Amino acid sequence: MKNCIWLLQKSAKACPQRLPAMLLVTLLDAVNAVNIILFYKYAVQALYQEEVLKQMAIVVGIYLAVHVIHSVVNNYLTQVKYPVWNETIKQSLSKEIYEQYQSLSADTVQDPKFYDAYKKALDESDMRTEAVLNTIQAVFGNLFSIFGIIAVIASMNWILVLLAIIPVCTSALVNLKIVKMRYQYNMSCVKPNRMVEYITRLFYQPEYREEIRLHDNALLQKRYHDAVDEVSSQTKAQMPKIVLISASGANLFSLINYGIPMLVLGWQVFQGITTIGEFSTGVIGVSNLSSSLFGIWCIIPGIREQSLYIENLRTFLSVQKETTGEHTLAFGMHEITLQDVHFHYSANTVREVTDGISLHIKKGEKIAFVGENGAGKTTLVKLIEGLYHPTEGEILIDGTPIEQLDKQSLRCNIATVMQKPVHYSFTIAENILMREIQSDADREQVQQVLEESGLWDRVSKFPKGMDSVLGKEFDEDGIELSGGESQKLAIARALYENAGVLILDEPANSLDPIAEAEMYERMFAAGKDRTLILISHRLYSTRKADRICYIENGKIAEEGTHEELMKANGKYAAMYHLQVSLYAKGAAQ
Ligand SMILES: Nc1ncnc2c1ncn2[C@@H]1O[C@H](COP(=O)(O)OP(=O)(O)OP(=O)(O)O)[C@@H](O)[C@H]1O
Repeated sequence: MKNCIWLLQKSAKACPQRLPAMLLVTLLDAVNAVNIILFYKYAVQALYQEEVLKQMAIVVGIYLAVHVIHSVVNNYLTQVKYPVWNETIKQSLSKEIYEQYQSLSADTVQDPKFYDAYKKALDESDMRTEAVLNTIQAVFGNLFSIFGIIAVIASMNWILVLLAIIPVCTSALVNLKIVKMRYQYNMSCVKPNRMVEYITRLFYQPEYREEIRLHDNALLQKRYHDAVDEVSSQTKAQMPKIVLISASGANLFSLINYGIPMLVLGWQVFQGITTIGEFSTGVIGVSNLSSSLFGIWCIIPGIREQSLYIENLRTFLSVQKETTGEHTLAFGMHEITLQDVHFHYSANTVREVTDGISLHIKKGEKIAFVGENGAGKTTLVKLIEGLYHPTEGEILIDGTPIEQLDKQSLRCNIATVMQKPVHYSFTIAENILMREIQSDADREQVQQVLEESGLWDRVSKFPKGMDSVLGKEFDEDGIELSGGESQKLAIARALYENAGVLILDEPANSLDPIAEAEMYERMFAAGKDRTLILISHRLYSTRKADRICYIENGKIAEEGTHEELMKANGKYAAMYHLQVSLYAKGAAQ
């Protein structure tokens, strides 16, 4: 109940009209329920009056008037207004979920349990609000009807009230069992259904589509079929029991609900104690009363069921947010200091990914991190970005520990081009601005960063230029970018952010050597007023950096300018010579 009240409060806040309207609907439903059973009683009584037609016209007139008011008002509210209001409430909840998602730490987000919680929470916000509101409406509707009907039939014979209670008790017990079984069934299907959705999604995601076609996708198919089989076997194991118990309960209910009142009232008519009008009212009244009572009984476990689902949503929303500091970072260039930084991912506590790194990056410095795969270069920039926090040691930006910085201002001040840039099925301009174009100045800025990233020549030739949509998912004329173009677009987005620190994590891994050389030229030019951190495997490209850090096993093994490192003739020099000779060999072949 606590959970339902929580959701009702959220609904009332998002859409204040929804709850009063719900009360009005339930009140009118109850009035209409009483109207129906009284109609039978007074219609039959009218047949025995002197002015039959006049009496009948009055009875029918009152019945119809109530019926029409109920029908018009309730249909208008439930069919026209409810869908709009429900959508408002759902949107407000989804917004809260997405905001919560954004505020969680990178560690939380990569936890598989988190995905289950996130998926369940999204499902809940989509369908549960409406279900809870319907439940509450049903509670009030049934309560109002129960009071009205009891007032009518108890005045005829109080035993009728008892007759309505017996079938309800038996069915309520059955229903309690079914709700629990159904919840267990739904929960057992969450994980396999998530796998099915995941694999289905892969088949239409551009970066996976080609990969899947070109390679053996037997594993994907196996995982997909395993998950579908898992859902089927849960269905086979649990559904027959649920259906059997449910059907038996429903039949028993009908038998007791209609059979016994008919026998009792029929016998009373035969004895002359009850009139035919009261017989009709009694049978319909008992049946409606037990339906309303049963409705309430169903709702009690229903509220329990709702409560279990809402608990998922509350659990997700209560996951601890990533802490953020108070200190706002001003726009401009920044210096970054790492003091004996140790870090390991929570998934692998054995391996230190950064193992006591100390480093000072000066304002406007162009620094490159190089080294073998898995050395810890990307992790190092993720620590600087504040996505993860050192397990020991400290990172300071302009002298302030990163934990004391306001997360939003930190992220606005650091623009990153990831190893695998992602783009959205929106226009090219929107992919750069991350909002819709609002003015000509926006267009000019988009064009400028596209020129700086080297993509403008290509974009300007598209029929719709920067308004071309990426991908064919929503536009059959959509543009498919090559890997290198995609990286250039990501660079344009990062340049547009105009942050004081620009991080490029292997920005050239999809570029040909000429494009790569051009790109680095552009980056050093665009980054002249920025602190620039580069990660690259191609040492030829990073040699113009002010400083190069050769990272090995989470430590800075060598550090200096290209010339200094070459002179030292260590690991960097060995790797550089190897790359040059391989490149020369490749060119000769
Ligand atoms: N999210 C994560 N959870 C657990 N371990 C991770 C995670 N990300 C990276 N690692 C591990 O941390 C180590 C360092 O990875 P990182 O991506 O920082 O290396 P890198 O030097 O950038 O490698 P590459 O040159 O191949 O991109 C690797 O062993 C990797 O498996």
